[in-house]
Amino acid sequence: MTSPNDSNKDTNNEHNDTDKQSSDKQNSLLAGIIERATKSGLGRKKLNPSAVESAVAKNMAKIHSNPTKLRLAFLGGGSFGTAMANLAARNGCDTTLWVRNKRTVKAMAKTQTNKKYLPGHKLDDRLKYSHDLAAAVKDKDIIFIAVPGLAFRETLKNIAPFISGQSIVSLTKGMEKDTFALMSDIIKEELPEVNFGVMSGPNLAIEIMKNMPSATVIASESEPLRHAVQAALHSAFFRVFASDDVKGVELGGALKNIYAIAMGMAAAYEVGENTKAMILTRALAEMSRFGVEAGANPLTFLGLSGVGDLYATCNSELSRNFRIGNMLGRGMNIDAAVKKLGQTAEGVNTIQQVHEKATREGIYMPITHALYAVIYEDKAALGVALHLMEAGFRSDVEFVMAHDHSNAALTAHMKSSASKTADKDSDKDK
Ligand SMILES: NC(=O)C1=CN([C@@H]2O[C@H](COP(=O)(O)OP(=O)(O)OC[C@H]3O[C@@H](n4cnc5c(N)ncnc54)[C@H](OP(=O)(O)O)[C@@H]3O)[C@@H](O)[C@H]2O)C=CC1
Ligand SMILES: O=C(CO)COP(=O)(O)O
Repeated sequence: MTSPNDSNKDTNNEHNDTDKQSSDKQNSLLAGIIERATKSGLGRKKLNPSAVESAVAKNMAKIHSNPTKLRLAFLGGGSFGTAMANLAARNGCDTTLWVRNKRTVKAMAKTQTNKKYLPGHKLDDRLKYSHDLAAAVKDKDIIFIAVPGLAFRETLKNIAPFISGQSIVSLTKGMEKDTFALMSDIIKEELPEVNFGVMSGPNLAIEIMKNMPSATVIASESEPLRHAVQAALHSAFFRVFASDDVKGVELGGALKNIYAIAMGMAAAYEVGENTKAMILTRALAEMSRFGVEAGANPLTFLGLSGVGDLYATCNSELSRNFRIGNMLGRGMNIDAAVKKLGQTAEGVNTIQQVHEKATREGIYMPITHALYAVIYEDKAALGVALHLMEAGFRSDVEFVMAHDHSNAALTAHMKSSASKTADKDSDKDK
């Protein structure tokens, strides 16, 4: 017979097992980094992996000043995967960029440029290219994935047989079709044992290639992984901040694409600065509201991956999502706009996913619903926008004053004034 204490013991044991598994995972990453640092002469003596927690603090400083000991793979040879791989190679990390097209790999290795996605930008000559997925991911410390959201699960399935102790970092800012899964959800489903993180921020790839100072956020529950990513990518032109709110950071990157489309459309209508500011801040309100429902910390949306990325993509023609919105605003339909763009614009799928989820779960997302109505239900943009302006009295920042609180009082007040006016009118008629 089991006593309540026994069941507590079981629960504690389960917790202990989970804690142990997660600390084992972290230790294996750290042990790998430390081992190579030691072998290369960076460390004076071989460290004991089990004493890793204190040792890593010392070694991370060395890896910061010499990150060459990190072995990295970047999967996806589009503009962002290439830009990030280039940063890591320039920092001296042993970096391989995996691209699915064999001819593209050959051309990139020969010309050291990504002619299709980043024409005219010379890549670091230490960057290696591969078409062989197994060779690209085996024996790496960290695998960064920068394929479109719709290809993310397939990519994980393809690398699964070659995963041993590597960590995975998603650079993808999308959502899976129909499942509403974020990339971290897919990682947990497909590779439940791996140590993982997500990276997101205002990171227009072309600006990064031009060495325009930029910053991003690495979010992970694993402190060593956060440090390793900071060490790999940090440079004079690129700062990497850290967070442990994986959901919040990831949702910031995915949701802002919706509003970049809205802002691209607004720009086509030549709206004023007040209007742009209104869309941007109400977008932020929607994002954080949706984030909280998904378990994120609303304050994360005030950071680089929230308001930072929202600002960058909503104000720039370099953003592909902004460009899609702009084409829609100029009268093109969505299929024609996507075809003309010829690159990834995650927002096109994200609008559908978020519209459906918010409708199903009763989350108030008026801009997303309005955009959905214009793009997929063929509603006139101007009418939809004017309708948005009639959406009633709401609180500015609902985490400061709740909507229900303000609305309940207002609705009661308005109902009572309306009925008093109606009574007066009917008295007059008598
Ligand atoms: N570009 C940017 O400024 C930023 C982009 N991101 C995010 O990074 C992710 C990737 O975007 P980005 O690099 O811009 O996209 P691009 O459109 O520039 O490139 C997409 C890349 O993914 C490859 N690809 C497509 N499908 C598959 C597949 N099934 N298997 C393997 N590779 C595939 C494409 O190969 P092929 O050429 O053969 O089709 C191409 O190399 C997106 O989620 C985006 O939101 C994040 C921050 C900034
Ligand atoms: O996410 C981005 C910049 O942070 C890139 O935005 P687009 O995908 O709209 O080009």
